[in-house]
Amino acid sequence: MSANDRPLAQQTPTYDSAFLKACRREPVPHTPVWFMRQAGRSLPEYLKVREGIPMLDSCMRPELVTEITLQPVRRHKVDAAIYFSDIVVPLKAIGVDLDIKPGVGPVVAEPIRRREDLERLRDLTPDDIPYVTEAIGMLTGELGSTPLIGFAGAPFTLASYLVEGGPSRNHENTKALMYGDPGLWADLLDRLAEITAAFLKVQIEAGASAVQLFDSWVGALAPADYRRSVMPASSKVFDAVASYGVPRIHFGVGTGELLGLMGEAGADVVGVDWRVPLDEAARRVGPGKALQGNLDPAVLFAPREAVEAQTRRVLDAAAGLEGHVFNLGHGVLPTTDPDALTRLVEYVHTRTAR
Ligand SMILES: Cc1c2[nH]c(c1CCC(=O)O)Cc1[nH]c(c(CCC(=O)O)c1C)Cc1[nH]c(c(CCC(=O)O)c1C)Cc1[nH]c(c(C)c1CCC(=O)O)C2
Repeated sequence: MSANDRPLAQQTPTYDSAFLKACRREPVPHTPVWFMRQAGRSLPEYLKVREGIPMLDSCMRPELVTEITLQPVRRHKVDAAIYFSDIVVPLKAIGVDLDIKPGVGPVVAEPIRRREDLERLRDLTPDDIPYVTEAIGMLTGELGSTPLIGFAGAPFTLASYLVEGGPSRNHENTKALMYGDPGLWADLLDRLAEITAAFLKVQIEAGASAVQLFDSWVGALAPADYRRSVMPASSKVFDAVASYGVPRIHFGVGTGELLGLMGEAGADVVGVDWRVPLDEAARRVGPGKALQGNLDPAVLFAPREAVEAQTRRVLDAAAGLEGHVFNLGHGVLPTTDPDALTRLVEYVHTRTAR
């Protein structure tokens, strides 16, 4: 079938990209590569354009967002761009009093712990985030056949920031609410699912070719608790965007015991951290889903030969998979040498060229 005979949805310039093919588990010319947190502090050109501009302000300036999103694509020749924003942007957009503190992360002025606090979580509408639509419009024009990944924080990870009031090692207040007031917890996660779904829809309608739902901290939960207290909300997000037909990626850290459930929640692609080899991850996730991952981001601090050896380990474990998107097992660490990332992209492309 020639490109012009295809349904309209398949005539987008990104449809035949290696990244989207791998997400759809189709044969690829080479294993596609992108990096979580590829835009950001590892790049001198990022530090330069961000100088003096607070993180959340930078997310609301379409020209700046476009420039920062394109920087790693230009420099590293990655196979996909990820929209420059943050998981707390939709919460800020509906009026939650929060900020991103450098070196700390999101900090919420008044944590959400009681039923009346839910009133602060109103619906998100496209009018709340005109800068997202504008930036993605600019980006898809510039990116051509390179896909743009939209993203959002998953309900559990957002809830953890809201309930704790900031980053947390043990999520004690979050778990106290989850176990102590299951009704309020379910309502909180459901609210966050609605907001998250609305945020993803805006990105897809503006032109994002795929979406990733970051449940970064959900690895803190046992499978039974995930299934009962988190999965319904995450499924609601995935179901809400299913009809667009764009690949849905689901990622968390320390989620070895949850990989099957995270796929079941409604993902097309399951992200894996570095703790579980991809062949084992594939057994846990089961058939019908692609995998993304999973080089330990700290490996990039080792000499080139060691990086290549560890990369081969990832690629060998992925050899039998139907769909593999190469990525790190978590975000690029801020002090990573950007040249090591550029070399890694080239190495994966060369090594997997078919
Ligand atoms: C948990 C989480 C957050 N934000 C995000 C997650 C999920 C991904 C993950 O698990 O790492 C997601 C995120 N945040 C950012 C992106 C940009 C796109 C990309 O990946 O290139 C993405 C995908 C920009 C950012 N978000 C943030 C930065 C750093 C702030 C800066 O450059 O001034 C960037 C580039 C701030 C942020 N925001 C958050 C944290 C923990 C931090 C780091 C705090 C710090 O160490 O300073 C919350």
